[in-house]
Amino acid sequence: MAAMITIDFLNCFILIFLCFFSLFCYSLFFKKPKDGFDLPPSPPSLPIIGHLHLLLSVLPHKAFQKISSRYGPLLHLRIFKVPFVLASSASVAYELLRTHDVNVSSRGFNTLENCLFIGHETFVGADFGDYYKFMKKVLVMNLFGTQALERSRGIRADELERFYARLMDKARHKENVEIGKEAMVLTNNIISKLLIGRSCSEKNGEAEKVRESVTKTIGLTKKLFFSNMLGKLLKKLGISLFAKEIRDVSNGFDELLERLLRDHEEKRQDTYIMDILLAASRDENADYKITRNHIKLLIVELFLAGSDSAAKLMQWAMAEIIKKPIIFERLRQEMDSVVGKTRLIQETDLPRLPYLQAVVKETLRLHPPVPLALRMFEEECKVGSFHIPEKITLILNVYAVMRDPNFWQDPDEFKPERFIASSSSEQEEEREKVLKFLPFGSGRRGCPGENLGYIFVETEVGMMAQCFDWRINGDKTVNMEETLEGLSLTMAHPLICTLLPRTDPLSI
Ligand code: HEM
Repeated sequence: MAAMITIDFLNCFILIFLCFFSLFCYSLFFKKPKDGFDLPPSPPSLPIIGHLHLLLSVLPHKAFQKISSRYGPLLHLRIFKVPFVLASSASVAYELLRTHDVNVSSRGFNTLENCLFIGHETFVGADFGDYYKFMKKVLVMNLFGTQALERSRGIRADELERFYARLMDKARHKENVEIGKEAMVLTNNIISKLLIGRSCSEKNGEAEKVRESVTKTIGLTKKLFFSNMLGKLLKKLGISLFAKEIRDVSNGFDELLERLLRDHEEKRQDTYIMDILLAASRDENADYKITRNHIKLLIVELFLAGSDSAAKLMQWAMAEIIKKPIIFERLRQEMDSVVGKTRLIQETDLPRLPYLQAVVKETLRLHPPVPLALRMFEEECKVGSFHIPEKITLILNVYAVMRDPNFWQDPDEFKPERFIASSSSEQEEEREKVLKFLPFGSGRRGCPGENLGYIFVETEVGMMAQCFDWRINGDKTVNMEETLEGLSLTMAHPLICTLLPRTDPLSI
């Protein structure tokens, strides 16, 4: 009996000791921050690599969506030892991009030596400081603002006609049309004309080289993201991840840009973005002294950001409407009644084409070309009831927010009507303190090309629906499977069609 009591006492003692020891370890390793709030929840992770497997999955935006629907809209994850925050709901998006907009107005990209695409010197990666503000002002005045868009309308109208003529030629010769590729030629030509005053030449392979470099660079964005996240960790180990691959593509762009800069320096015009930037770099009284390198970086970024997203979106939009003849027919009726059959759609028609606008918005909701927006928390803060440490990367899962069943009825269905019913949706969102439609991000670092993006896609989709009948090749079905090219949402199976002219407004 005495022995039993001793053993029980010993067990109790060990148990109590273990409890205290665990508490000690917990407080040592999971210390609450000084404001007394916890970090956001962290779902179970794998030893050593943490949550790396989620990012390495074929569709990380979906892997993140799944984990958020299980563990909550604000999560604390890690790749190896490097932590990041994942946000996935409309109300968290509102809190981040409204209440904490200034604090998340930088992306925290590290610089990769001799590389054109990443780092503080780029516009997309610049901290929200003097350089960024100066460039943004130049871009709004000369490219993105309402007046600049009006001035460049003629360039886009010409390119729309050339696009129409190319499609008509293919239709007459009964050739296959790969919509994504054709759209890329179009957006690339427009961006090129806006930036340097001419399309890249098809004759000497220059245009193909630019399109190839754009596609390769977009394909590299996931690798750029990794080298950025793991930069410091890998540097300590002497590893430079993907550096050669990234530099090879960067060098290809560099050669082309050097040539262009020399041409424009000789001509000294002040018409196109490249000339305006060169003039700003010479201006002794400018608010910020930009360098030749800044100009190169910005031109590459605008090529990348401008041509790829809009081209991908056009492909998704056409896939959705070809798949649903009722929607296609309703769109065509609207086009016929507003535009008619004797001319091509013009940008000034767009305000009178609400169904076309709704089709494009619904495409953006279901297939956002940029499904994950990347930011960084500059300072520590409190989001909801959670503590967020300083200098931590934020991934905003735009894809998950726009398919959230708490805010969207039938979230996975393509229903353009939803955007017609709620015309004042922005005000509603403001009242409800949610941001549920954010394909262009939002706040200070939201996409500055939003209006241009809408114009591209609405005019082109409108023209394609108005002027041609579309037939799917192969087994006659549209395959909507997704894939990611880098971090850009793409159709896994390119949409290839044959087309029949329906009207010929330009009498070609
Ligand atoms: C349909 C087309 C487009 C979509 C869906 C799109 C989407 C986005 C998204 C989600 C971001 C990140 C926003 C954030 O962090 O909150 C972004 C940034 C950006 N986009 Fe777009 N975009 C499109 C078209 C364009 C066009 C046509 C241009 C320029 C010609 C452009 C230039 C940029 C630039 C420069 C940034 C970086 C802004 C910054 O860091 O402040 N985008 N875009």
